[in-house]
Amino acid sequence: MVAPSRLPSHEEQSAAAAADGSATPSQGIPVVDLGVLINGAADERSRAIRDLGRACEDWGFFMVTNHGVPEALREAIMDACKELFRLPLEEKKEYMRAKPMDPIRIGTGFYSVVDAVPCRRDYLKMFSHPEFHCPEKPAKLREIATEYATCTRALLLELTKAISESLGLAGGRLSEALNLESCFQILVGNHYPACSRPDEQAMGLSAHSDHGLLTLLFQNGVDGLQVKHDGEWLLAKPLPGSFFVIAGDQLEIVTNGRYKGVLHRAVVGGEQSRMSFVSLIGPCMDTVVEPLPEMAADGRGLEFRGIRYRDYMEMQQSNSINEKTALDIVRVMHQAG
Ligand SMILES: O=C(O)CCC(=O)C(=O)O
Ligand SMILES: [Fe+2]
Repeated sequence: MVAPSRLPSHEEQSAAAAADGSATPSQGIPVVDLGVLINGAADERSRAIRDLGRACEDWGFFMVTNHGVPEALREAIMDACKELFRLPLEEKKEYMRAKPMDPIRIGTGFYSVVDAVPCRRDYLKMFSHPEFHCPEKPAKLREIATEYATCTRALLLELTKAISESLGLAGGRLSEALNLESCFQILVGNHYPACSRPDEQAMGLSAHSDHGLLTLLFQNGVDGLQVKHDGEWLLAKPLPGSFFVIAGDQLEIVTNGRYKGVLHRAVVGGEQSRMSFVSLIGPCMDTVVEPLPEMAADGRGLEFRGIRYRDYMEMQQSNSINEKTALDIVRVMHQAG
């Protein structure tokens, strides 16, 4: 996908300038080739697992290529989502009253009831696993979303297996600890309206980390996702056809802080409207997530206490969005000395 030309915001310009120093076209963002992880020769595969581990440890963010999700399916889900946003308000009203833990929710901002700063985002959120939920209209949405959810869930579970191996654990270890056979999955469509006279304060979505384990994201060819890396905001530009993968809070908890949920945000300010589509997996909602004992074996002690994923998600989704403060609720404060 080629990004259409448009007016960048000042923030995007400075982020792009900050990124200029790096050598690769993807500003140094790590790239994970799923084809190698699944079918690579042993030595190639172990190198890819090592690189994946480094990507999780140093960035909490990477791109995945050769992922097997057809481009036509990505276009179809984006189109269906666009159609939903265009429906008359009357058709969406029922879902606009929904609360954070309701399975279908349409809204603006993060959670407009509590938003401290306005965010210029419209969203559709639908829980897709273990139970699949979907608005009735547009009619084509159900079939497309079912296929998209299945396909991206398989991809995210495959990545989780490789991430487990990158920690020196068995491929199934994370899945077993988090009961991923009944993993939670949510699909989110985001729309950021065009804005030709950018207000310096306006954010599409303020800085946050995601509540789940892993988030898969692609966009409509318009950039706007920024990730914080080494203390700098960096505008993420995808390789054509790739997905972004964002490490979430549950990965940070279960790895005892070795892999971190990455801080990210969406900026607005261009003449093109932007859309992104998210597929996120988390532990089984009833699982109490806590650091794996193997991850605290170095005598470092536990960085987090256990929390039921459902309670964590509800707390994170019901409060105003504020960087990584949600994670502080479960952080263990070690005594100095
Ligand atoms: O639209 C984007 O690029 C970011 C969306 C996001 O962070 C989210 O939905 O959690
Ligand atoms: Fe996010």
